[in-house]
Amino acid sequence: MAIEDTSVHSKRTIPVYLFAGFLGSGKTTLLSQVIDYYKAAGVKAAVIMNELGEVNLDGQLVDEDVPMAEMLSGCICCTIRGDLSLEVKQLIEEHQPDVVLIESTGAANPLEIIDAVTETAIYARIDLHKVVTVVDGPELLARSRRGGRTYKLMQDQIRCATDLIINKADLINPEELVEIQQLVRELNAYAPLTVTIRCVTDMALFDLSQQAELKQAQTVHEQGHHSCGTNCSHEEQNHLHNSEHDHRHGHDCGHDQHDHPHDAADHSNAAHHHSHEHVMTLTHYLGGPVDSHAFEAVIAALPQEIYRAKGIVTFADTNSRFLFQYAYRETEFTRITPQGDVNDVVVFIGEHFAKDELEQKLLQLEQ
Ligand SMILES: Nc1nc2c(ncn2[C@@H]2O[C@H](COP(=O)(O)OP(=O)(O)OP(=O)(O)O)[C@@H](O)[C@H]2O)c(=O)[nH]1
Repeated sequence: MAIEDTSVHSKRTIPVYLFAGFLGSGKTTLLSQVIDYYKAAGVKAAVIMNELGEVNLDGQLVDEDVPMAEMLSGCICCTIRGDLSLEVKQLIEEHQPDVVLIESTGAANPLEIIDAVTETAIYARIDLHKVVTVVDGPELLARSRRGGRTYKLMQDQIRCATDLIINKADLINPEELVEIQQLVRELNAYAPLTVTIRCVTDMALFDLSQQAELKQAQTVHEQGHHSCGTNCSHEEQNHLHNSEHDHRHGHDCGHDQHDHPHDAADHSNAAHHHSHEHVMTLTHYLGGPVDSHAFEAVIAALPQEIYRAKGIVTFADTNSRFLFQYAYRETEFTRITPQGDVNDVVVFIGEHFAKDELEQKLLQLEQ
């Protein structure tokens, strides 16, 4: 893989890859593979992980020697958006990475993050290279049949991608796959599309020698040849370099279609209606080891409003610690030895669920 001049003080621009996609779609699964790929190629990657909850559990899956900034308890597309520039700048100054990988929360509005990332270019010499959206195939299909705000958010994430991955192909039959591909193509006809199981894909997508690609795509857009995909980042980059510019979301991407002018300073939370305001989280620290059967029973009984949960738990009956993952009724436990001082904690993400009820059940586990 060809890399540009990597001397610390060179005026090189650091490429940024943004990983988008709804909660539980497979972003971290992809990120881990990309990190391994860069490691094998001798490329220094730095990672920014954003979690809605108070703890970064996905970070446990990233090697300790990979420079990483955690942005917790908020979303970089809105509530903690202002911190992103600082984090990117610090990460670059401290570690001089060859590439920065940003994993957004699954509930993030892609256009807002693209905007935030490109704003960062004011403070650090970066270039948003690609927006890779991981689509949860079965979940997209299910949501397309019932509509709603989450489906709209998933659509936005697909529209704004420069590259698309339809993941979880193991959970769909061939007819469903055709339907999913059609759905995705109707939303974004241009981004290269790959179908994967566990995000196993050709890593050429992350080859840094292809850095010019996004810019080329933007030029194509400038010439009026396509309507979305890289359009989003393109518009935002123009926006970034001209804060006086009266920027209108005349296209379909992004947040709740409040087609209003705004400049770089006009990003207060109050001024925006985000498409994931309906998403809520519960972070619960466990007081100690819990019984594995009782814990699994709580997870099995989760209401359908909770579509994602994750955590680190110690089971009294096995005396081991596990990273636990739950996405759309599928649960996985991976035995781990956590890095650093890590609490036993579980995070639940969903829409309008009864927090108190769930908290009571979790407290009972600790008795
Ligand atoms: N069956 C199946 N499960 C998968 C696949 N890819 C990932 N998973 C599982 O789906 C769950 C969520 O995967 P993650 O990579 O953590 O998803 P994410 O998008 O980072 O999730 P958030 O951090 O919540 O946004 C994990 O339990 C994965 O092991 C797949 O192709 N098929």
